[in-house]
Amino acid sequence: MLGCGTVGSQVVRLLGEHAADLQARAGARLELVGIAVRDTAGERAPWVPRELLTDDAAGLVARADVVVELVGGIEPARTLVLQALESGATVVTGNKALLAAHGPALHGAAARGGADLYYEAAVAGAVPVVYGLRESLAGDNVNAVLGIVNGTTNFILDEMATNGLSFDQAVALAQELGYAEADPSADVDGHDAAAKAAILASLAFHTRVSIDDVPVTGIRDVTAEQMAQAAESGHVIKLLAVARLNRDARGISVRVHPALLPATHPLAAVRGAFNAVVVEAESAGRLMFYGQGAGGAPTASAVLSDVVAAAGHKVHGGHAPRESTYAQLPVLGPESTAARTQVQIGLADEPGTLAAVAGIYGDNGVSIESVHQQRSDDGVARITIISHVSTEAALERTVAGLAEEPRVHEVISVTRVEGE
Ligand SMILES: NC(=O)C1=CN([C@@H]2O[C@H](COP(=O)(O)OP(=O)(O)OC[C@H]3O[C@@H](n4cnc5c(N)ncnc54)[C@H](OP(=O)(O)O)[C@@H]3O)[C@@H](O)[C@H]2O)C=CC1
Ligand SMILES: N[C@@H](CC=O)C(=O)O
Repeated sequence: MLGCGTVGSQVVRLLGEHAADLQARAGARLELVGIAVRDTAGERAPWVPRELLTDDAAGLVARADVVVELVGGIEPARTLVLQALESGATVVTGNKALLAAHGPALHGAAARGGADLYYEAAVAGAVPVVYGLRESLAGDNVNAVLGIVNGTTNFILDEMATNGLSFDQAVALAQELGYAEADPSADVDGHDAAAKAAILASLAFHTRVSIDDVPVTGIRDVTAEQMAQAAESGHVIKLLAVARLNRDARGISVRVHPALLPATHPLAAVRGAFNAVVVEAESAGRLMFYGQGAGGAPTASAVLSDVVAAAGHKVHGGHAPRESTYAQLPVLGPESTAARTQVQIGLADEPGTLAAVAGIYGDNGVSIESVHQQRSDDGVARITIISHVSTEAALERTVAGLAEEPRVHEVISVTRVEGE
């Protein structure tokens, strides 16, 4: 094992407590031969066998049949995982950042070394969505994947929606409860979700998708007022990872952003720090994977499922599914990515101003689905406009046009609408 932190220490505990069952399920003897950490003298959970601790990670990799990488980040994880795979050792990892940035290199090394790469824990913790896409749905064609794949941001948005907390208050509470880190950027700016979106899209569409292909908007600009307004109109706001097949454009779109969802959508019911992924497949229809997306024991459960599979294959033969990239669909840009969008603007409450706004929409080929105007007492009307499906590029031009229109005081928010 490489790493013995939040997840690694729970893997060690469960490996010890359930050794007999895990070995029986694998049909193989499982022996933990070493645990590489940064600080071998540091405090550890009482069940961690101190005699197995080492700071020589490369030396440990050289003598293991199965390497469980729970260090996180890019280096030294990348070098160690490549070393393991190239020498034929199976790798089990929960490292979404590494997979989303260097997936092709890792799969290439696995192919060269005749090795297997397992990564159930990399997306949505305990929720078996990697297995679901990689194996259960191998006989189907996926049309779309929509997921709440970051528990911290779902907790923050849920607190804002249900308890009226401001963004800052909700982040502070998430930190107090151990969901958010001292620096919450990776979660609140959407980077963690983007890495998971890239992995899900790669699996769903048999295409290499890297984190650099995923446009990201985090949740910093979502306000308690927006959450309350969403509720008034029967919606919730969730940070979604969205990956869609566009048959007409023969490509896929992948993105992460806050989105309005109808309160009746299955993802709207996902509360607190839970994760859920909805997969829409041609024959299976809609499937939903739901559960704990983070935390030591839930994530260790996913790691151990991979360890059991890996050990079974080592002893009895067989392999993890190879990387499937035969479709290699292009990842579409904003000119070919379709979305429905809600735009809120502050507008001079004067004759003709709404017509000017409608003109900007029309000139950019974006069709308006609904308009709601709030009563104004100060001469500035707040208008909420939802458009029919348009391309993201046309919508971006519309928003730019609105921002230049002198009678539009402010573009307050631009939010995607999903799930209707
Ligand atoms: N935490 C969670 O809920 C989830 C985590 N994951 C993923 O699992 C992985 C592990 O996460 P987590 O357990 O939270 O991470 P932690 O930060 O809690 O633990 C990291 C471990 O890696 C060790 N480590 C760091 N650098 C080195 C190094 N250079 N050489 C050897 N060991 C090193 C640390 O050693 P030391 O103890 O000495 O500091 C520590 O034991 C990450 O990829 C993460 O994204 C996935 C899903 C959920
Ligand atoms: N920070 C993540 C957990 C790890 O994947 C989250 O909040 O979901």
